[in-house]
Amino acid sequence: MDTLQLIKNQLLELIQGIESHSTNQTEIIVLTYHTEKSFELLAWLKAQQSYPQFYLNFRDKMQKIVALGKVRTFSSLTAAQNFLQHSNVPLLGGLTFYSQAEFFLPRILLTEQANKLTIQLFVDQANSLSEEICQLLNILNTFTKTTALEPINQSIRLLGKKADQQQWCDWVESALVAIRQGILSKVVLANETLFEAEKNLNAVDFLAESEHANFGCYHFLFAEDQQKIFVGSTPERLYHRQGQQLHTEALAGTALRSEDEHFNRSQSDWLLHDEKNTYENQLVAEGLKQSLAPYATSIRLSEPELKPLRLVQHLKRNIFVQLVPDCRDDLCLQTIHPTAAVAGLPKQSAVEFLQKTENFDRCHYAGTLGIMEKSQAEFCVTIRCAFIENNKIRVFAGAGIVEGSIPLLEWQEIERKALGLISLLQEEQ
Ligand SMILES: C=C(O[C@H]1C=CC=C(C(=O)O)[C@@H]1O)C(=O)O
Ligand SMILES: [Mg+2]
Repeated sequence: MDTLQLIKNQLLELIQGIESHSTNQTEIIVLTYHTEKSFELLAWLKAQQSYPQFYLNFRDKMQKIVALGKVRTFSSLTAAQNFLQHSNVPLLGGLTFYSQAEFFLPRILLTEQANKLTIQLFVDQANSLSEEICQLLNILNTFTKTTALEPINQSIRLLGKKADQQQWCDWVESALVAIRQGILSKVVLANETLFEAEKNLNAVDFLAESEHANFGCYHFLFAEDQQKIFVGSTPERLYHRQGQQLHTEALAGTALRSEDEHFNRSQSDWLLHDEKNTYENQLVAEGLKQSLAPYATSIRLSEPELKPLRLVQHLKRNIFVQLVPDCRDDLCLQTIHPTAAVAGLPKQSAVEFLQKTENFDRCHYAGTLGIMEKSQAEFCVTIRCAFIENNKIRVFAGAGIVEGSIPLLEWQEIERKALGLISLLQEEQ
């Protein structure tokens, strides 16, 4: 018998014994099974049919999670947090750029940590047990299946950009006017670019390829259904919280990076000392410090360091925060998101400027996705991302506009950032 079938049998046994777990106190029953890692999570995900689907490969630890189905959904942060206060389960999801909350408790969660795999099944005692078991069995139908990952060597054609170079540079000019008038000190303008592939693109294959090429990133996939799949490989952490210790970062300021080490070093030297880029980064660090100050007993900022990626490099400062005892994730998310790395400063004025200037819906671009539990949480910032809809791919990229920004250079910066994903496909000229 193959390993997946063996695991499935163990899960079915757990489900059979579910009655012994049900109590009047706990709202959610969690059935947990531990095993060795024996299959590729992405190949498994590719074969699954249940939605929503969620995948997150963490940047700084050997951990990946994949989840299917939903037991509960929360469209408000407060409701999600209240639920966590009395349930010892994780919630997945996050916020869109404009802070719409989308959290859910999945039906099944697989956590791979080093070479161990933990499988959790969730059952809601508020519903009929037979109906819940039915849902679980449904999801487990395809549990033993994996589909081999395939290369995505397809060619794509540019269909259009929401703003062409001229229009986008005009947006930057108007941002610079608002900056000179003192209305803003920074705003992060973005663009959306639409491509068409020859045939339907498989989002999991696309992500697998990005995971392979785009080192130093969180890799994520979030699909509410099979039509519209949000994927990306982001270098940016929103925060990691362990108890009351929170670790966030200011990631902003960009230079080029290539395969030429000599060129990379000269770009690094330039970036570390460039006035506009260090200021761009400093504003993000200041924004984070200001927003967290009311909820922190201490905040420590590290010196700027480089964050090298495949095609670009950034300035990054680590920020270590000790939170006051009653500060929870709903408050952390509300306060931190959207940071000045994706919105601007002052936050509210920057968000309003973007709302009236950009001619597309940011949706999950520059939002946040992650996992939160009562004891810990980790969220990434969803940049370097795309929506995949059949054979269409919509890519998003933005750049921080500050005093000293040159519109054409900022345009080149967003085009380069979009290449992180787009260069995985062959663009027809
Ligand atoms: C907003 C994006 O990048 C942010 C993160 C790192 C560097 C940035 C910059 O230098 O402008 C941006 O603040 C994006 O990639 O869409
Ligand atoms: Mg920049």
